[in-house]
Amino acid sequence: MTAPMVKIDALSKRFQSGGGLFAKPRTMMAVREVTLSIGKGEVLGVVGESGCGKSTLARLVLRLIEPTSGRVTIDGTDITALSAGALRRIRRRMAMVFQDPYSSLDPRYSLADVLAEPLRLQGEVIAPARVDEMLASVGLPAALAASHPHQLSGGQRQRVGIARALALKPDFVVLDEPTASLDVSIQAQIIALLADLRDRLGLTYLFISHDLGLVRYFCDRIVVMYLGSVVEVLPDTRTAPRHPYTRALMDSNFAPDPARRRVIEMLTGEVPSPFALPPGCAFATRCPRASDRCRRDTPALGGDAAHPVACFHPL
Ligand SMILES: Nc1ncnc2c1ncn2[C@@H]1O[C@H](COP(=O)(O)OP(=O)(O)OP(=O)(O)O)[C@@H](O)[C@H]1O
Repeated sequence: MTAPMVKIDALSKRFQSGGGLFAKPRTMMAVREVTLSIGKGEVLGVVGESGCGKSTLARLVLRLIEPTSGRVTIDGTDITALSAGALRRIRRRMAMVFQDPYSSLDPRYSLADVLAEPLRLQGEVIAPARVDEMLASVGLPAALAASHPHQLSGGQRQRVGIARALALKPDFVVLDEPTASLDVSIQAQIIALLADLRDRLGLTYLFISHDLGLVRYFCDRIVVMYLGSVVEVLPDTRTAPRHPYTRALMDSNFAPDPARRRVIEMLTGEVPSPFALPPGCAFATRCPRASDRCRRDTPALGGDAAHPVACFHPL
């Protein structure tokens, strides 16, 4: 890894839900004590099943939501401690691309307006040539500037979402499932565009996905999350997993036999409720290797610093 650009230190987020006159609110840790670094120019992937806390982590890293505890530093600046004004200034350096380009683009505005908005909010005057340049940077013709989001295909809309995210020339971009709502062939084009933009603009990415195959294709290192915690960090895309959960994710992704692709559902045991995690390892209820110790003690992320794993019985 190159020198860290983003440092995430023991970051946690607790959510409360329900509660009323007679019921106590329930609390859960969507992100639990996550510590990670992202090197300059790196593509760090975060993978895990739905509800494991990927999007919450993404939002915390950009301080779109406030952490319950922990810190995020960008090039040495602790963004969790910044005032609103200072945060606004540093936000220019950070951007987010969302899963659903349709809901993140206002249908009432033309693409020229949609693309100019982030600049206008910063008090900048935008020449039409700048909009053409932004469209060209994501492979779209200038002729589309007057179109509205509903006139575009899903892939074109995501290209606009990317151009808009890059409007203020950020150097750190969080990609939250940017291709999840697209067909496979379009997915490949968007990933190629993101790779090209990274090379051309020297971007650093945090790439969130539930698809380990895609993450292995696109990312330099891979963080695997389970129920709010990091259970393994793969140092590259070739290294074999050591956590039984990562192994199961990988088997389900790459098995040529469709029956084996369902291995995640076929893991015996239930996913515990995030509101009532059992003691010990959260994966123990589904893990083929679980022992009494796993049901009693919580394994810390540790071992090899370049390839840490949170497991008492790693592969
Ligand atoms: N604002 C909120 N209030 C209460 N609970 C929340 C809130 N946002 C997320 N959660 C809960 O936190 C947990 C993690 O959610 P999160 O969206 O981060 O997971 P995810 O891995 O991104 O899942 P998905 O891929 O389905 O989006 C889930 O159990 C979710 O229900």
